Amino acid sequence: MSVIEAQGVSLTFQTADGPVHALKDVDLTIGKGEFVSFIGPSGCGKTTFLRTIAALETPTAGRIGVNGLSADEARRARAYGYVFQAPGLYPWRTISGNISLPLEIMGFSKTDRAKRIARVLDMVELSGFGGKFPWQLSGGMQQRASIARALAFDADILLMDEPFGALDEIVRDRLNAALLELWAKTGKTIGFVTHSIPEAVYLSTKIVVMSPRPGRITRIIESTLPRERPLEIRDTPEFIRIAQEVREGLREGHSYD
Ligand SMILES: Nc1ncnc2c1ncn2[C@@H]1O[C@H](COP(=O)(O)OP(=O)(O)OP(=O)(O)O)[C@@H](O)[C@H]1O
Repeated sequence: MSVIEAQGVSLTFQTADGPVHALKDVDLTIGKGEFVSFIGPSGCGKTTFLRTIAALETPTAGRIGVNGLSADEARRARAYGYVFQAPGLYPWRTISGNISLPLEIMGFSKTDRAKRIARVLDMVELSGFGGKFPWQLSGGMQQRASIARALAFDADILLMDEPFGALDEIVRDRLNAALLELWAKTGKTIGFVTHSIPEAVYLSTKIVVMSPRPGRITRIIESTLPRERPLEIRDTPEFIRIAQEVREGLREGHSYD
């Protein structure tokens, strides 16, 4: 069953230096429960595409369907949780207070909010940190708090824009494993932007390779790895083969420049 369907999506930004073709003729189907990574060089339209799915940008041509609705209708139906590159937590609110904010805006009752906050803090292994302020937490913990905030209203689709890009490799490994666990537990559909080939291969059921000027999809790789993935899977021949395929896709895209 398809959850996200992009057909002929193009987006051109008009800038002082002329038009920027951030996306050109992007076609993509994402099925329920898939983990889809977007990878490609800077400026190939990864963030723009994720934002277009979430109706934070409007395509200049083509259409995006989400659960049979338009992207904008889906946004109003709260179909998405969105995790930005930087945690973006309000420093004057505690971690619980930050997670609570969208729930307050959406009108959840105080009791319901408390229940949801406890549940998502547990999911990202931050139980006991709800009363702390963001600056009292490490970068990795802040990023987990921002994931908790995106999970709190329990949307079926989670869109994550390079959430672990600023973290060191050990923390990133831990969070990658935790994210896979959460995905297995919740069955959510995940769209994930990354610059890292190993991260894309480790996490995804489908890897979308993109290329710039104009931003477009050059290759879609269906992963043959099992859904259960210990970190050691990264040393297997199958993992290395898929990583090579991604690298080839990236190289292919560059040859158009
Ligand atoms: N609001 C905007 N106005 C004008 N140009 C924009 C805007 N947003 C993005 N762009 C341009 O569109 C292109 C695609 O940008 P986008 O941020 O989607 O790329 P990206 O693949 O996510 O890059 P990165 O990996 O560096 O985050 C770039 O050339 C960028 O400069």
